[in-house]
Amino acid sequence: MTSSNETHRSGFACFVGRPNAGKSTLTNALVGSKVAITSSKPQTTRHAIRGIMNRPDAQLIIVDTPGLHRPRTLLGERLNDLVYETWSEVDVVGFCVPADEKIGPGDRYIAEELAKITQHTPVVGIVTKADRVGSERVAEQLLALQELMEFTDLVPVSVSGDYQMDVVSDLLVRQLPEGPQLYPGGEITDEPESTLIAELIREAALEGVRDELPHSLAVLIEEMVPREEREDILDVYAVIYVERESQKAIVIGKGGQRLKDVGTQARKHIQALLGSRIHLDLHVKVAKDWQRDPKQLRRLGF
Ligand SMILES: Nc1nc2c(ncn2[C@@H]2O[C@H](COP(=O)(O)OP(=O)(O)OP(=O)(O)O)[C@@H](O)[C@H]2O)c(=O)[nH]1
Repeated sequence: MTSSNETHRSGFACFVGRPNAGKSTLTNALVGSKVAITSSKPQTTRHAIRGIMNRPDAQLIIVDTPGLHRPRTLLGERLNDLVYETWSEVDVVGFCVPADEKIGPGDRYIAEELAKITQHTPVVGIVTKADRVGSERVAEQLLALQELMEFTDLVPVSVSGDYQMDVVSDLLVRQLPEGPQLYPGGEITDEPESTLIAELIREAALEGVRDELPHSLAVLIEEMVPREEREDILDVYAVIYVERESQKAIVIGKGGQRLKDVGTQARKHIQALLGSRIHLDLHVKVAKDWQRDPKQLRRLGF
């Protein structure tokens, strides 16, 4: 490989792929710090959170998009718009397909949409979770992926197996234009803290409720203020919005125990993020059909 030490590249990348394809995990591993929210449950990443990978020869700003899906509600449409917008803005797209799941209609749908919108954006085909299967299956998956659309490169990778991470990084960097660092070295995300905090609360609130709620839950940070006379404590006031009374009961749990656990879990993660003590004031409110109401969507940050 030829590389000139004088050349510095910088630009934007995003990963696409069906829910659970390993996009957030790959982003976090490349960036080296947990900025996007990962979860074993699909579709937890809603906001475009940028993580920044810094190398001596390049700066890659990774935009984490929500999963693309056939829109059924206004929220679904907004999420998809966000995805298209992101695709047209980045320098390179990484299309992730897990090695241990057959390529299906979901992947084909993404490939079709991608082909429409990113005529001039290079797409790298990435087979994720390579550690979960044998090398033969990985090869098969690479071949199947190749059938979907035009890729600039194809590569298998495993984050947990620390396999080919450098190669993925190189293939993405290669597509960036020459240029200086766009963000100062230390910064890893330019999302406002309140967005990250809301995401952490949402993640905690989703834990353990399986498939019941994912799309019916939104979190709004109403206020974050240092406590009077105790500046080392930050008071965070947040509301978890659900669509129906029945969902409210699920989130709160018997005798309020579940909500208490959610609070404890979220507080732990928020304190780790901010590096300071917080008091979390959590409420659950019903906002009827918030996913279909433009006014409510705006208020909740969509
Ligand atoms: N064994 C193995 N598991 C992985 C690897 N990468 C990701 N996973 C797991 O796959 C699951 C999904 O990963 P995520 O990174 O959350 O997937 P995602 O594509 O961001 O999912 P959404 O946010 O729902 O779109 C998680 O349980 C990860 O721990 C890998 O390289 N090897």
